[in-house]
Amino acid sequence: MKQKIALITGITGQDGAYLAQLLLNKNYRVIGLVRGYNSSNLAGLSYLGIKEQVELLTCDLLDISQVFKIIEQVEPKEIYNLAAQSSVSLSFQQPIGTFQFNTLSIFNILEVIKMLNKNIRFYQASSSEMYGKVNHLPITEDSILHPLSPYAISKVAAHFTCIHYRESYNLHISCGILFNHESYLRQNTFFVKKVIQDSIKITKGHLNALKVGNIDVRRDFGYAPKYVEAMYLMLQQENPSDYLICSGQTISLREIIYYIFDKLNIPHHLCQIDNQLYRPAEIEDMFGNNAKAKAELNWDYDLSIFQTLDLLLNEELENSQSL
Ligand SMILES: C[C@H]1O[C@H](OP(=O)(O)OP(=O)(O)OC[C@H]2O[C@@H](n3cnc4c(=O)[nH]c(N)nc43)[C@H](O)[C@@H]2O)[C@@H](O)[C@@H](O)C1=O
Repeated sequence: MKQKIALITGITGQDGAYLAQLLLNKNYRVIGLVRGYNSSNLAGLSYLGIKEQVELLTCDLLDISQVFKIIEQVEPKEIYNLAAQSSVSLSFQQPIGTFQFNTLSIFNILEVIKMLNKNIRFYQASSSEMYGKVNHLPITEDSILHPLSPYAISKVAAHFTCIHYRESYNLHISCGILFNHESYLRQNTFFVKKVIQDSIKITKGHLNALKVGNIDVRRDFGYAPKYVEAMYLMLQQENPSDYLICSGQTISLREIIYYIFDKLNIPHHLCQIDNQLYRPAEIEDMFGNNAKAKAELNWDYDLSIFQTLDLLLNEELENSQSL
């Protein structure tokens, strides 16, 4: 049987690396698109021991001629679109660049799929941030969208672009609406990774305190290596659809900090609020209902947020000699 080919945009990010590992284990030929090569952006693939097994190609997703050439040449069966400006915080400083990249890249890929091969299956990384100003919990696939950041606005536009191409051209496009999901490979600019890494630095005497922004909000956190399984499952379904991928639980950010501090015997007063880290707008509380993904995809997820934090803390401690 011919080996299946998957193309992953954003392969050097947290989700890209774990998804590449999963697909390699399923005997796919995995081709990743990168903007450019440098050793630091390949760190996640190296950490998972798959740097030599994936094939990397450079591509500017804003240039449709490059996208066309690559898809024509690679002939993928599945495309996983994980490339994005994914920082909500940065999007307040760079709204135009965020919107431009996160929306035009989708149009370019979907136009090429429409022109070249309508049988290619496409996965889009949508985000729980799209729901923003929540008026009813838990969030379901039918909840009203009310984005609260340029990032979230770009993700809403991209999400509806996908729905438009699916409905108008009968393409196999599924959107995974992922809530916050973490792993060892998360960049340290994101909250949970920062809390764990900085807490370990405090125990080693390398940092005096943990400085954070608004920690009185609540979020639904999950474990990224399990979330990428749902992406794969979506593209194996006969019919495409959109799915919430979440743990179904909520926790305040303050609780996360104190849980990690208590594990490492750090006094709570070493958590300090820095007003500079507040965002212009913030989601107060958010958690989702993952029943559709569990029922239709047979996605199995039963980790509590505390089990996830334990996994993350242990892996960080094992790798913390260099901190
Ligand atoms: C679903 C969604 O998930 C991620 O976006 P995010 O939620 O912005 O992720 P984060 O880890 O930066 O913030 C989580 C929360 O933590 C608060 N917070 C407080 N103090 C600090 C702080 O010091 N640093 C950071 N980064 N956050 C802080 C911050 O204000 C926010 O309420 C991306 O994957 C995104 O692509 C995506 O789609």
